[in-house]
Amino acid sequence: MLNLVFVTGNRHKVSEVKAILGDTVDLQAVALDLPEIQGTLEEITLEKCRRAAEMTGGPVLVEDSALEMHALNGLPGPYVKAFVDTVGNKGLINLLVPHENKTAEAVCTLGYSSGPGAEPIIFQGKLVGQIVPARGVSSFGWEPIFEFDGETLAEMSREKKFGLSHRYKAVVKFRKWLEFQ
Ligand SMILES: O=c1[nH]c(=O)c2ncn([C@@H]3O[C@H](COP(=O)(O)OP(=O)(O)OP(=O)(O)O)[C@@H](O)[C@H]3O)c2[nH]1
Ligand SMILES: [Mg+2]
Repeated sequence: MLNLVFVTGNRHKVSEVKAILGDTVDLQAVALDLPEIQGTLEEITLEKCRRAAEMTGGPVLVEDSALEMHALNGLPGPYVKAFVDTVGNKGLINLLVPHENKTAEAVCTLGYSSGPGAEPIIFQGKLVGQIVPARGVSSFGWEPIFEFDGETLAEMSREKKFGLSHRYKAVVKFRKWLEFQ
């Protein structure tokens, strides 16, 4: 079984990735907030992954999550964490007040590297939904304001979210790729 270190400062990501990977991988989490450059989703994840491989010396997984509002041409994108931490979900909703189009996509960009010096490989998953007034209780980012198929991510059972999320779609691509290694 592959031993893999998941470097992330976010415990919610760890539970979700562990649930999706199941026992196909021995996943150990290292709680570190890696520096994040400005750039495309791929560039940010590649750099996080290179850094994580150098720090741990072995096979690593990292991810970066973005929230792209269609009416804002993709903003706040990878900078969504700064919005959650400063103006909160209410502030995110307010960005869309002047716009009729409330659609947004959650994007998970996952990076895997077999070790220091090995160029990371990227796997991406997307979930298109609507930004709505908060419903449901969750301490994970923007879950209460992201609605998919009539439910916000905060209202959904964990099993349901873990089976349809942007992260699920990225991790499944990674799991399939692993099968052929
Ligand atoms: O409602 C949510 N459902 C999700 O599925 C989800 N995934 C990420 N996020 C939030 O979006 C920002 C991403 O920033 P981010 O990718 O840099 O994450 P992070 O800094 O927390 O961890 P990491 O970078 O150490 O891995 C952070 O505010 C996360 O809390 C989510 N919110
Ligand atoms: Mg981060």
